[in-house]
Amino acid sequence: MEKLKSLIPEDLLQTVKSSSADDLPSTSSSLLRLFLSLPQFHQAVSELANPDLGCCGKNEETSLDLKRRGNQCFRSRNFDDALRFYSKALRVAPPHAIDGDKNLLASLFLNRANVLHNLGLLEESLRDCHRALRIDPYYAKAWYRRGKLNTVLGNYQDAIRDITVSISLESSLVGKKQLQSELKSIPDYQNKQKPGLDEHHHPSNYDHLSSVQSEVKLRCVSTKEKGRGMVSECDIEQASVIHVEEPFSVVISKSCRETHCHFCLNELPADAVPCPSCSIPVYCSESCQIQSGGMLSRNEMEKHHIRQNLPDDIVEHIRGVTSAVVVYSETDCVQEHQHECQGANWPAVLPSDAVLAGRVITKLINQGKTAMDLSNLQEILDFSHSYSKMSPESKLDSHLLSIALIWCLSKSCLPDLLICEASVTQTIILLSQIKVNSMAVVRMKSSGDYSKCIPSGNVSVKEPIQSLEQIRVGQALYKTGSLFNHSCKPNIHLYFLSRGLVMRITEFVPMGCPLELSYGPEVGKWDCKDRVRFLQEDYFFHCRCRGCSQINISDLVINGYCCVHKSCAGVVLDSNAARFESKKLNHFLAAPKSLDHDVQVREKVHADVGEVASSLLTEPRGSLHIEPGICLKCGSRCDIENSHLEVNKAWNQLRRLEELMNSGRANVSVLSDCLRSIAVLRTFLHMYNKDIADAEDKVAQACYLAGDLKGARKHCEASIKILKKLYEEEHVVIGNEMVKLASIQFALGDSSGAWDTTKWMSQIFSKYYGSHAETLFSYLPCVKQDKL
Ligand SMILES: C[S@@+](CC[C@H](N)C(=O)[O-])C[C@H]1O[C@@H](n2cnc3c(N)ncnc32)[C@H](O)[C@@H]1O
Repeated sequence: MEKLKSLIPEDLLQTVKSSSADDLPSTSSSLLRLFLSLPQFHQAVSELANPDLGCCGKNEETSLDLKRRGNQCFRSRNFDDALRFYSKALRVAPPHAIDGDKNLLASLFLNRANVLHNLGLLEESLRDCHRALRIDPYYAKAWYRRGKLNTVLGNYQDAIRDITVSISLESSLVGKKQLQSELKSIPDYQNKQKPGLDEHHHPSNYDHLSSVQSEVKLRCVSTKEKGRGMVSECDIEQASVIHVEEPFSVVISKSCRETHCHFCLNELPADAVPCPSCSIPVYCSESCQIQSGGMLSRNEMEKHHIRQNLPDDIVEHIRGVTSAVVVYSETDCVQEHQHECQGANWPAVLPSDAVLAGRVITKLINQGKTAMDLSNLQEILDFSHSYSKMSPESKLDSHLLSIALIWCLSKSCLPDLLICEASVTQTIILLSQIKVNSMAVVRMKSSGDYSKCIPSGNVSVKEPIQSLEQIRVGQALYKTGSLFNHSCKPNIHLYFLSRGLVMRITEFVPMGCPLELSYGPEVGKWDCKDRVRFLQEDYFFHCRCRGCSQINISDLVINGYCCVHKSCAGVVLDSNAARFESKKLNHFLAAPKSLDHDVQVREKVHADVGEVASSLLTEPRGSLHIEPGICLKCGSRCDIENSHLEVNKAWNQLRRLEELMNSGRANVSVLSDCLRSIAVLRTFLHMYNKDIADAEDKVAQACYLAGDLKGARKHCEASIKILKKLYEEEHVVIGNEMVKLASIQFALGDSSGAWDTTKWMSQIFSKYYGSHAETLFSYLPCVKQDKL
């Protein structure tokens, strides 16, 4: 990209960087003309679009090498590494490659099944046997292994059938004899057989949204300040689901490519399946693999001719394992990866925004909805965008990306797509729509294992503390979901079931009220000036939501310093925060006075704000100026510069200690250093400053690792106390932190405290996730309270 940018003449560069949406036809055509005449451009894009130069194709040699390494690990009983090598080998194995007299893929699936069996992952192992048999239904060893697994799993009838087939296929007499004795050792519990996995069953982690319904009617309205937005058509009760939606298009985060299913975005099981046509995606099941595209054709699957000399019942079983594939090949698939899986580099190399744009374009072209020059793309998609407000550098990047993407699509999978001014212009707009309308798909991941903390008291402190962490697994476009505007104090909580979006109301919402979610920065998480800056830079609007236009304790204290008088609860702001809060306060006081304005002021301003900033509230109206370095409650002066310096030193110390903890080198002296740093923070910062909450959290972790569970509990509680001031008492962030507290309490043997915490947690999670808490946090005891 940088090399190509350097080839653009200065005047064109400036025109592109300062372009508005109306200028796009002219800037796109000038840049396209220039690039098409440059050999450097052709070289760069052919590296992206030419499968022969790509690294995403299958590679037999690499696969065989990985298989050999897997075999070595297996022989030395290093099953974890063997699993890793076989899984890698599966990803790059070409579908028709042969190793010895066996199909390479089939033998790799069987080898992995062996490893999984040894690791005790029986269902996963069984599934890999199915896969080996689907590729090669005459694979005697795979029938045998499946028979063994079915025996262990108590599926005796299936086991008898599998071993019987393996006997028919076994050529040596000695082998047949051995198998016959295996067969005899299977207990024949015909009537007690557990239901086994049939060949047509391809279990998937994919949560379909069809079972989640919303009864609530919403309406899209147009507003002057925010464009379109959603409002309720009736009163809505707290915790109601107001919207569910499958995505229009999704792409997995690059950082999750190895750990999550490229279709449903759930965590990969040990028996993940690769894309059959390229080496990039991996899926949790065949179902996801097929829905994503990239599937062997029906003809390839039907190539197995039934051998003549086999008994009828054996032939029937063999037909059984292959027919399952045909059932799946007939499903109605989204196939959003299909066009990418031809070995070219671009889907792996271009940024996620561009890959998502490629998926949108291909989907619409395949559905016959858009013209080959994409001229009606904007009309069809109807997403808002703010191209003209983007930074000069982003405008230039989106021009380059669009030209590269159109080129790659037309050269690799959409030969009829026109490389012209219109297609480039529309793709630039599409990228700017993706910027403000796409959503990060996230998951809450747990570290540590709750089950190890229960029953109370017997935890090993070597177990990591239980905590929840949010990870961004993908990026998606939802057509209706993108119509919801932002608020820093949202009334919607949004979460994901697989790729599906679910929105739930967190407070009672009267009819006609705007329904708004947070685009990221929420009150409590960031201070007001950072929120405003982020929304301006990333979403191109100035936020005037209730969180940004009303005084709230969180914004005053989140970065505040404490008063020099220890008995005073007042807050001292630095110059940045003081300027920002003054502006906000004056804006608030100058707002047109409604009948209940004074009541509103009193009601909205939390009692605690009075505690930390009473002087603000005694000012009747008119202009207010918050002076930096002066306590808002008692007016005492504080040396902010010195406080800042001391706080920085304490944080540097805490970061070093965190590194020690992360590398497993925490000890008692680390702990006492942590406590000293916290004491420094508490000397200079306001008692509700977010930094103290973060530091308390780290100290809780250090105490836990050092075996000081009482200390861990105390510091975790201190962190939660601050979070309750910054957010609201029942905010989901508090629930997340309580997971940690409960796990410490369990470890400490404080079961009554632990159950109180889990009850509280459960109340919070049911407000935010309803019955889905059970699916999403199945490892938490709070979601299974009836079993306590
Ligand atoms: C995901 S879209 C929301 C729907 C959009 N209003 C529409 O008309 O399609 C995001 C864009 O909506 C606008 N927006 C969202 N929340 C806003 C708010 N609180 N104030 C002003 N504009 C807002 C901004 O232009 C932002 O880039």
